[in-house]
Amino acid sequence: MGDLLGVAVLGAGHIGADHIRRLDQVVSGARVAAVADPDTARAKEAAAGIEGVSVHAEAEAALDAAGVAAVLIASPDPAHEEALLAAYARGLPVLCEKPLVPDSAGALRVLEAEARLGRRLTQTGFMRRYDAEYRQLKSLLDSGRLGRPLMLHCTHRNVSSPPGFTSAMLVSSSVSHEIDAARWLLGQEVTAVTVLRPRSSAYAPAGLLDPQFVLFETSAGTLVDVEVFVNCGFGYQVRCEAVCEAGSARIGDGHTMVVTAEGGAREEVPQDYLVRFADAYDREMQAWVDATRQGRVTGPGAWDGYVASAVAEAGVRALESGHRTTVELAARPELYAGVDR
Ligand SMILES: NC(=O)c1ccc[n+]([C@@H]2O[C@H](COP(=O)([O-])OP(=O)(O)OC[C@H]3O[C@@H](n4cnc5c(N)ncnc54)[C@H](O)[C@@H]3O)[C@@H](O)[C@H]2O)c1
Ligand SMILES: O[C@H]1[C@H](O)[C@@H](O)[C@H](O)[C@@H](O)[C@H]1O
Repeated sequence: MGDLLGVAVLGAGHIGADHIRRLDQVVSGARVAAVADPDTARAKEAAAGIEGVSVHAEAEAALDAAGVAAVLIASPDPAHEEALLAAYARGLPVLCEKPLVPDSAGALRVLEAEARLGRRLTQTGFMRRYDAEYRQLKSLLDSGRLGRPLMLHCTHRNVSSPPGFTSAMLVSSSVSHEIDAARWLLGQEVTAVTVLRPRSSAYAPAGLLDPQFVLFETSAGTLVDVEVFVNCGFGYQVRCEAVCEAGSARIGDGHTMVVTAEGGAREEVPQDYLVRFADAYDREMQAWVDATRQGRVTGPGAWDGYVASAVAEAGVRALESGHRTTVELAARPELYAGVDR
């Protein structure tokens, strides 16, 4: 047990419990050393049967627990900043679920705290970078075989939104994935955002602006459109089509099963991100554990988390104002020069 990376998991909710199972049963080189959740019954349930784990109501108690050498943050978005700063104060490496911090001022405080430490400690949980289909698309775009990308058409649908999900969160939480994926796939920054509001679905909770149509402009003049619809009712669908000068490429239909029965064929649609992106979460976590054990940080970092929050914030302003909104980014600290692709 001594050789394994001892991880404190903060938040044992929907994804936290799945990550605890993943660390315990799927990933090699790590163990769950502590779990914190103010709902201690939930924490105990998620930690049940794991040898040597301690359970806490307070995040900081878990960070200080015996055997903890790294932190996985899976608490609600607004709790991330405090948890990240507490991890940095202890010099602990972190895998933080997206969004790093939902507001850009908070994300910048985190970025500056890490820059003051003078070493990178954070991997941000943009797991699409570890998805086989996304990686295939990136390799194709990087190869130049299709010429320059002109447009990305993206679809992001959830069966239903969790309680408390707001109109702003369609952009700040859900579309944060497309923001990071577009930056990563294209190697370009997002410079402006426009959000259009089709009429809302009668099946969305009252007052929720759902669906939304988000349009990003990039530094090289590529357009990225995203249909985000978090109460579509029928399935979890994430698709991306890159339209380039010499061809197009589409991903997002590779995780389906076609069932033929009773004289017809039926294509099954995953109902949840835990199913659609299961492989990506596994690879993301294994990459984090491997890098952390070697004293390194790889994958999307705090800078990527900050940029996604700044772009999303411009998106929320665009949603509220109805106007095209430009993205303002802070200067990139030296610590993050050329490290995030
Ligand atoms: N990468 C992805 O695809 C993905 C998927 C789902 C969720 N997420 C992110 O993961 C995070 C958790 O989402 P979820 O759906 O599991 O939420 P959830 O509401 O199901 O679970 C959150 C848990 O955190 C606990 N909690 C509240 N405050 C806490 C604190 N200060 N410290 C520790 N625990 C605390 C809650 O009691 C709850 O059990 C969010 O940031 C969300 O955006 C990412
Ligand atoms: O927190 C979740 C998660 O990030 C999912 O990947 C996304 O599809 C949902 O819209 C979001 O609410």
